[in-house]
Formats: sequence, structure tokens, C-alpha cells
Amino acid sequence: MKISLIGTGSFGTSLSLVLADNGHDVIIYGRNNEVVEEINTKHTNSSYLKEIELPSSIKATVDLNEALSHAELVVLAVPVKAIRSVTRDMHKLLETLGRKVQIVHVAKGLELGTHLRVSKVIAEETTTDTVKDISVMSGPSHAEEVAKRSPTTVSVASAQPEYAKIVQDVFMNSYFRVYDNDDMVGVEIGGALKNIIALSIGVIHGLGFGDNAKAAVITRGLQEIARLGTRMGADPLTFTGLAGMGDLIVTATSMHSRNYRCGIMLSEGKSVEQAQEEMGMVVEGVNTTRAAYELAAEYEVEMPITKVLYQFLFEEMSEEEATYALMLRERTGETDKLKEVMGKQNKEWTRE
Ligand SMILES: NC(=O)C1=CN([C@@H]2O[C@H](COP(=O)(O)OP(=O)(O)OC[C@H]3O[C@@H](n4cnc5c(N)ncnc54)[C@H](O)[C@@H]3O)[C@@H](O)[C@H]2O)C=CC1
Ligand SMILES: O=C(CO)COP(=O)(O)O
Repeated sequence: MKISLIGTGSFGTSLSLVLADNGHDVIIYGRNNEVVEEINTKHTNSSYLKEIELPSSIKATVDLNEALSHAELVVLAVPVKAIRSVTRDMHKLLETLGRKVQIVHVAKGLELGTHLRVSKVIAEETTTDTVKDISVMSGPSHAEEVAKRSPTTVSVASAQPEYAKIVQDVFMNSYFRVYDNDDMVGVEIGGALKNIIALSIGVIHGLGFGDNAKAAVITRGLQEIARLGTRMGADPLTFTGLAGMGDLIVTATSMHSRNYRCGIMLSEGKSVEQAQEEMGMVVEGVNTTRAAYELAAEYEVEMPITKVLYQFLFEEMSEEEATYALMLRERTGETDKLKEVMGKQNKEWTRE
């Protein structure tokens, strides 16, 4: 299949390798001339993936028009904050070209201000004249390990299940396994909100807290992800899967994770801006903490870890105050609030 990847960062590049391994005709669009030149001439992308040799069949371009002229399937691998402008540009070009494509996005976050899931942002900026379907692919998949062809599993969800199957077919191979899932809300919310918990775990790791504290934040974090997600229409079961627990484990326990590493830097007294600058790659958890904090208020869902991280990041709450705020909360049952949300939904979870 002719596939265009948008974004020559860590994940876009590693996915281009999977697709090239599967024999697809792959072009990758990036805005940075040097990176594009390096992919085309040296078959490496050393700014994002160290010591990885890319298949020489992968072509890169700085011309979005060229990338889209080629595509049947477009894989969107840019940070959440770039999704709206990139899809707006794509829509205009596709209209001019008279072309219609399938989109699968891999971005993990919520849009600031609107609090929208990424598929909703894409839908707002495109029409059925230019886009056949929008899918999301998400799960425990550090770019560094995918690029080393280390066994990886992810989920794909789509509003129209037949399109999820196309994504599954295109990506699946002996080291990259794709499960389809019919819960788009859950897959997107799991991927977005795990970054909040990974950032929190980075902070508590940096502060020297122990494994008990980490397990507590991971587990209670998953409960609050499931509460907000279920309230938004997700299937609670999705959060026990790859896009939920799976991605939470991989991000909250690994030095590959930019969110986890950003948390450690914050615990060392660096500012959010310093940490992001030093990372040189996207840390989605910062904006997503703000969006999820606001969304939780909108949906009237309790999210204590998100709230405390929000106050720590944006309102100068100290680590000590943050710890007390969590540990000394009013006593509560372990699963009561999730059950309450599930009861309130009082309807079948929705595909969209
Ligand atoms: N790195 C990973 O292991 C994984 C990342 N993701 C998600 O994929 C998304 C992208 O992440 P990474 O590739 O890791 O980020 P990255 O920071 O490594 O690369 C981002 C790329 O997007 C490009 N970009 C930014 N704005 C752009 C624009 N307006 N037009 C064109 N290109 C633009 C940057 O130049 C850069 O090449 C994020 O939402 C992330 O959460 C998902 C799964 C795994
Ligand atoms: O989502 C990821 C792995 O599944 C990568 O997480 P980070 O963005 O924290 O690096």
C-alpha cells in the first residue's frame, strides 16, 4: 500500500520502519530539512533514534503536497498541539488534489482549551470529501524499542471497524502485533491520560519514594483514568488492556518515557519549561494534565492525582503538600467511585 507518515520524530520514524519492513511504499513528511536530508541520504534519523539504520526504501520529503499525492493511508505522528494545523493543511491540499485518504493517528493527549480527543480535532478540520475514516493506534510502544524490532503490541480503534482492520493488516508482523478494539473513546483516553500518571511517577521516583508509592499511584491512577474515560462514554474494560494498563506500565516504569523523565527533572527543581527544552522531544503530559483537570471539573469526576499534579505544575504546590493532599484525603472505598460512574452512565458504552 502507498502510505504517508506525517512527522519525522521518534514515533513517526519508527513506524515508517515497520511499514517498510512490511513491504509498503512509504514516504515520510517532516518540516526539518536536515532530518529529511539525513533520512534520504544516510538512512538514519540520529536526532530522534540513535544507532538505528532505516530501510533505504523509506523516502522523506519537506513537501506535504508530495506526501499526500502519494497516500492511500496517512499515519499522523505529530504532537497533539500540531494536529489541528497539520490536518487543516492536509485537508486543503487533499481538496485541491481531489484525493480522499484514510487517517490513523498515534498522538497521545487532549487538545488544550477545547479538551478534545485527537480524532475529534481531526474530524473538525476535515470533511468526508477528503477523509474516509479516522482511526487511533495506541498502546505500550516506545519508539526506541519498535525501531529495534523488539516485540510490541498495540490497539487500533476506529469509528468504522473495517478501517481498523485495514490498519491492523498494514502494520502487523512478527514483532509488531495489532489488536483491534471497538472503543475509540477508551483507546484515546487511555493513551492520553497515562502521561499524567507517568509524569507523577517520575516526580515521586526523583524524590526517592519507594515501590509502594509507585504501585499506589499507578493503580489509583488507572482508577481515575477509567472514571473519566467511562464518564465520557468509554468501555471500562478498555482500561485493563493495551491502551490502558499496558501503556501505563510501559510509560510509568521506563527511562525511555519522556513523561517519566520530565517528572524526574521536575523533582530536581527544574521548571516545566527547562525540562521540556532539555528533552528536545514532546512531553504530552504537561498540557494533558491541564486539559484533563478542566475536563474532570466539566464531567464532575474526581481525579485526585491529576488535581495534585496540576497544582504542582501550575500552582506551586510543594512535594510535601502534594503528598499530604493525596494521603490525607477523606477515606473512600477502593472501587466505589468507578462503580458510581458506571451506574450513572446507565447506558451501553458508545463506539463514538
Ligand atoms: N515516542 C514514542 O515512543 C511514542 C510517541 N507517541 C505519540 O506520538 C506523538 C508524536 O510523538 P514523537 O514522535 O515521539 O515526538 P517527537 O518529539 O519525537 O517528534 C515530533 C515530531 O513532530 C514534528 N512536528 C511538530 N509540529 C509539527 C508540524 N506542525 N508539522 C510537521 N511536523 C511537526 C517535529 O518536528 C518532530 O519531528 C505524541 O503525541 C506521542 O505521545 C505514541 C507512541 C509512542
Ligand atoms: O507513549 C509512549 C509509549 O507507549 C511514549 O511515552 P512518552 O511520550 O512518555 O515517551
